[in-house]
Amino acid sequence: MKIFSAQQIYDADKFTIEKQQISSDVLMEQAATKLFEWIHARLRGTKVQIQLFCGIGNNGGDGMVLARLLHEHGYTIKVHVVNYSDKRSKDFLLNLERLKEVKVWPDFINEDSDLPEISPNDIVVDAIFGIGLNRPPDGWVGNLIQHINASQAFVLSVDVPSGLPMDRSPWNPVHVIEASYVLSFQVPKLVFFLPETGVYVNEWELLDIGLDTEILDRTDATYQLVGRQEILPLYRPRLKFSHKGTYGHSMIIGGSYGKIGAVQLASNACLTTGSGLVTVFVPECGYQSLQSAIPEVMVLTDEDERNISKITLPFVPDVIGIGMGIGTEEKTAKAFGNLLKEMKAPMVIDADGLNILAKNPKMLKDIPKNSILTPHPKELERLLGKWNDDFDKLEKAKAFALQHDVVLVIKGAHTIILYGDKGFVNTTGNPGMATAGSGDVLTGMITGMVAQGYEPLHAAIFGVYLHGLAGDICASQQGYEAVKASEICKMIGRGFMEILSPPEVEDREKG
Ligand SMILES: NC(=O)C1=CN([C@@H]2O[C@H](COP(=O)(O)OP(=O)(O)OC[C@H]3O[C@@H](n4cnc5c(N)ncnc54)[C@H](OP(=O)(O)O)[C@@H]3O)[C@@H](O)[C@H]2O)[C@H](O)CC1
Ligand SMILES: [K+]
Repeated sequence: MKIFSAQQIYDADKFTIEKQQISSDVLMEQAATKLFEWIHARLRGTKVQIQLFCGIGNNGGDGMVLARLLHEHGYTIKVHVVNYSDKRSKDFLLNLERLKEVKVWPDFINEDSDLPEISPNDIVVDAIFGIGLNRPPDGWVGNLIQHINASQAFVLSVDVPSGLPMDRSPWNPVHVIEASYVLSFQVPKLVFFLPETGVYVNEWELLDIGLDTEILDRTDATYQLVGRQEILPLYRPRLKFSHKGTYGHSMIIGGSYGKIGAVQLASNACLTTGSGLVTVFVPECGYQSLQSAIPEVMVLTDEDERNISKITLPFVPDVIGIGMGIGTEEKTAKAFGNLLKEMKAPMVIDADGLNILAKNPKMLKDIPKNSILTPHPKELERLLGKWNDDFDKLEKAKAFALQHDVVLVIKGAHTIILYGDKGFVNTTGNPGMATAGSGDVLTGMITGMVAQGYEPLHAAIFGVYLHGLAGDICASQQGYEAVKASEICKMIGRGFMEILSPPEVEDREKG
């Protein structure tokens, strides 16, 4: 699903109004009716007080229409206009009048007003600012936002949490609504998925407000949200007349004394994801444990007992996954550097492999084209240097991926895969997966997908989705805390099955 910028949303708005020959207030009515229907379906007339805080632009206009619809259906409401500017929008004014016509009189909150009382049992509708926010809210508006956040009431934000800009981090982190739920119009917004801004969005859901499908289809979005719909077409079915050679020979290189488990997890995941053959290359000390832990995996060893010091490959693997538990010793870095020069096929590079690259930037030019790098935020910072905010991070990361012709997988609550000038935002996974070895499993999985012939970008997108899904299945069975990397690995098969035939009620794309 495409993620639009604010400008693209305004363009789609304008196009819809012109093509469907409707006036803008009709579109607003449509949007707010969807809001009302959502609320009404859940509350069914419950006698709870709903306090609506409405700005003076179109986000506030949506709030005005919603207030009228709630009033007409017998709900107890209080409407506050947050009077932060004299530049009231046309459709806000129109709907303010319509609200008065049904005898609802909003109170106007200005700089000098007392803050209204909000009970924890109230429902707050937040329609102060939408996607039009373009500068810091005034101090008094920020205070009102803090007051709402402190109320403990359920806060339902219209379109976006007020105070959250669409293209940067907030100016003041406490002057943003902490939404319990966001009902967002038509398309997801990138800020919902980034660590600094996603924290204001507890849960979100999209409402189809009827923007014209022609413009939605033809708009080229930089970022896409990846759900099952996007994953299914990438799947490469196993063929009846195939053999293990059809699905590639992967090589997993890593480990050092005390960190052989990382290689075990990665190679097991690689195999479980479907790689035809898997050979690992580890320091001598890893031989026994690997041979006895995973009989399906072949083991080659370095001449060094404790660290990788010289990588010699008796065959040319289809893909190499490298870096887990490998350490950053000089001899290891040198062996890795030589391998980079030798290999033509894409590699999947993780953990200390990335740290070695960060310490030796000259090696970057030797990374085989289309390789996949899987940094967590700290490793990414070592590669890119510091960034100002999440948006700056994405720009720097995109430039890095373009410059080195690699697929960059930025791991996080919503892992983002960057390639060329495009980004893919993952929707699966859960906090239980922040656990030792989870990244090793991912590296093995992506390696296994490349081995089977998935293009590197597709291998990364699919692998990340499947990894999150396997983790979600684990968490649904035993809770977040007990999720372990080896358990994620065990659920890879179930993950595939869920992608191919989903459970009846599917809501994985919700926040
Ligand atoms: N297609 C859709 O998705 C539809 C969305 N709708 C709703 O419309 C809003 C966007 O409405 P808009 O009027 O453009 O913007 P806001 O309501 O967010 O803000 C109103 C104006 O406030 C000014 N502004 C910006 N920042 C500040 C600030 N910090 N302090 C004071 N004022 C500020 C700005 O105007 P300026 O000219 O002063 O810069 C804003 O324009 C969208 O989110 C949806 O809720 C439609 O209802 C239906 C279609
Ligand atoms: K809002």
